[in-house]
Amino acid sequence: MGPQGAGKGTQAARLAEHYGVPAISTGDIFRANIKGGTELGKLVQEYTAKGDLVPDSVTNDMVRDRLAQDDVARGFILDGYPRNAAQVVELDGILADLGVELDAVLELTADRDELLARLRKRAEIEGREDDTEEAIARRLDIYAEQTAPLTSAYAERGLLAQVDGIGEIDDVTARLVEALAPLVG
Ligand SMILES: Nc1ncnc2c1ncn2[C@@H]1O[C@H](COP(=O)(O)OP(=O)(O)O)[C@@H](O)[C@H]1O
Repeated sequence: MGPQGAGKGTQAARLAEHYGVPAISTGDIFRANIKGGTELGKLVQEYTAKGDLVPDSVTNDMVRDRLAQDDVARGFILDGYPRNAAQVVELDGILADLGVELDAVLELTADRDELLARLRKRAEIEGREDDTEEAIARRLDIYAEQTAPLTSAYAERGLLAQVDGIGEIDDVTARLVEALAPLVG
């Protein structure tokens, strides 16, 4: 977990390589579907472009389907899910049905000025449709209102590790691996 620009996608990919498990990014799956012009892509485009959350029914079904695939048998990293309280409940249900438990929840932290600077840079480089000033502000607000509060529930379950997302990419990865060590065994 972590606000937009904290480095979740970058670090999820690196952790996936480190542990030899897939990184599953809901945002990447939506973007691939939008690019490919699929039915799912057409359905979600109006939400993602504005920085709004895609309706839970759509997102939850997609995650359930993805976690039913064979490559998650040795573990997986979720990036961008869960993002609200209802998705936390849904994820618990999906995992219970699969007979697996969450090992850890990582929260990447960064202050708002740093996030905005990174997102503006990303907008120039990647030209993501949802990296307009309005959509960025909207996503940061939704994160603060709906997603950030979820971390305390995971902290109460003893699953949360908070990691400073500021610094060199390699240094942040090393911090994450260190924070995960006692949790993933
Ligand atoms: N768990 C989710 N629930 C609802 N919508 C989601 C979820 N994950 C991603 N999305 C949609 O995809 C968009 C892009 O997500 P993501 O790639 O994680 O980018 P960012 O972290 O910069 O917002 C979000 O703004 C939202 O519309």
